Amino acid sequence: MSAEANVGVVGLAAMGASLSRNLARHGNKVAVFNRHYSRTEKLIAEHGDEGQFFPAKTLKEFVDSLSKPRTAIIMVKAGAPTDEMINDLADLMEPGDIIVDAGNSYFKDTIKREKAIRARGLHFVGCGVSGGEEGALLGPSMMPGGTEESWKTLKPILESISAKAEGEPCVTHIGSDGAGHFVKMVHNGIEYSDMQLIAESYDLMRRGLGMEPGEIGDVFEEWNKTELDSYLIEITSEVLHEVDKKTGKPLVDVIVDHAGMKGTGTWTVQTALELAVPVTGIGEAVFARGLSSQGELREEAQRQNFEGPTGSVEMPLEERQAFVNDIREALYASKIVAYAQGFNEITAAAKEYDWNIDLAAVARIWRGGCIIRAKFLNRISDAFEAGDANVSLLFAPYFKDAIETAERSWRRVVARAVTFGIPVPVFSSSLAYFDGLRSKRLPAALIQGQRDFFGAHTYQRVDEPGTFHTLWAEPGRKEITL
Ligand SMILES: NC(=O)C1=CN([C@@H]2O[C@H](COP(=O)(O)OP(=O)(O)OC[C@H]3O[C@@H](n4cnc5c(N)ncnc54)[C@H](OP(=O)(O)O)[C@@H]3O)[C@@H](O)[C@H]2O)C=CC1
Ligand SMILES: O=C(CO)[C@H](O)[C@H](O)COP(=O)(O)O
Repeated sequence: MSAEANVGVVGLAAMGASLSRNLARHGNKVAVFNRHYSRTEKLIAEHGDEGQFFPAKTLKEFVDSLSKPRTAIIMVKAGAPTDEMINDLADLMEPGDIIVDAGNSYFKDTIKREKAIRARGLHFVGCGVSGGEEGALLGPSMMPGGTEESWKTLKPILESISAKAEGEPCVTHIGSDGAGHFVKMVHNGIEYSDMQLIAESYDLMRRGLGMEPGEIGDVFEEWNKTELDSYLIEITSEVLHEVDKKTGKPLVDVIVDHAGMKGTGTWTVQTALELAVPVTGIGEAVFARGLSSQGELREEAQRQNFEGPTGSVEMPLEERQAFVNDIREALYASKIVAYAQGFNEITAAAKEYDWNIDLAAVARIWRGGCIIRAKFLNRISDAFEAGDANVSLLFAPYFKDAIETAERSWRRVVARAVTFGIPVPVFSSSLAYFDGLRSKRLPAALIQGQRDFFGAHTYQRVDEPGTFHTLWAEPGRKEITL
């Protein structure tokens, strides 16, 4: 086999097949390999005429068909299969070659893999890819980590296939080792929060106001012409307008209400806990999916027939319209909080793992191709570029103004949802985060007092420096300095 292909893809399921076609369509010579050859045959039979493919039956044949330095992109199931594939490839490749893991790998695994592969003289790049199957084919947003040297080789290849936002490729070198997969993980966390907020908005209109799915779909279509303009709002409208072919009912009414998840949202929250960064909106979104899937618990709760409001309320038309507008404002404010928290997590990780991450560039590459692509990402990148969002996105003048504009609506939505008995965990936790930030004094002082009482954990005073402990068990409860 002659070494002609400038890039190769291993794993030809939904994502890998689309990525290979995208590469071939952009003039790359693409070696392709899949564990079961049937997927390779299918790709070539159905799309072989879209460009130059080099199908391989064995991994050795695949490696031999790549020109040097070889670049192999792995798109297989995350976890053990990815590890296996990396090791098999590394055994066949030579120093200077590049292995790219474009799956949704855990960033700590990427850090370990990069170290192990570097020790063998090869480059290892963990690269987040977002956009689903369609994005992989038509232009994803990509978040590569790894060395600067490997980025030089990858840049023209990845730029050729990435989405373009206002003419700019939606790919940039995020930082060393696991930085790319970390940023993709946070992207997915924000995706969870965004989706849950949209779902809570839907619930308030459906159960609270008794609106039909199609009608709510129209509302989302209108919202997509506002500052909420985004891929997720757009597809929500489509999903809500869809009618089930079998029953003639709205499709959303025949889908089981258990939300699945593959792990990236959970990782975002676990990591945030380790870094001590509150990502409350993302956390609640993960827990909301978890609760939805607790089938037995929910069935038993139904049998318990708890007292309480059932969600539906009567409202005059004008008030209903005003409430729908309040929901839009609350959605925007809570969405800003989710991004602010997500970017804070990236900042904390960059410090912890010594990554030099350009947050404005991250916002720019999320403007196209990825699942959270949205019009307001232009505003986010502007805020980071101007240095206005270094501490929090909420402090950048544009976002401060947006939050202040939405604030009353936001409170009305949370207050009414509580009265209606409709759960809005992300709306309410985002508002609580905002109020927590705004509060001059927090009840944390009382917690410090309690901790000192039962565990001698000490406290600081507002009026003098030092560390103090009250001798709670002794008469007179004298305070001592430590
Ligand atoms: N689907 C999506 O929207 C997105 C997915 N991703 C990530 O991209 C990657 C690929 O996703 P997707 O295309 O959905 O495919 P899957 O995650 O369903 O993985 C299927 C692919 O993995 C291969 N595979 C599984 N086990 C092994 C193994 N032990 N050795 C070798 N190959 C193996 C399969 O080969 P075979 O055909 O032989 O079984 C097949 O090519 C995953 O890491 C996923 O998390 C990232 C962004 C979006
Ligand atoms: O990475 C993605 C998009 O960015 C994938 O679609 C991912 O699978 C979504 O996560 P989950 O399956 O947990 O909802």
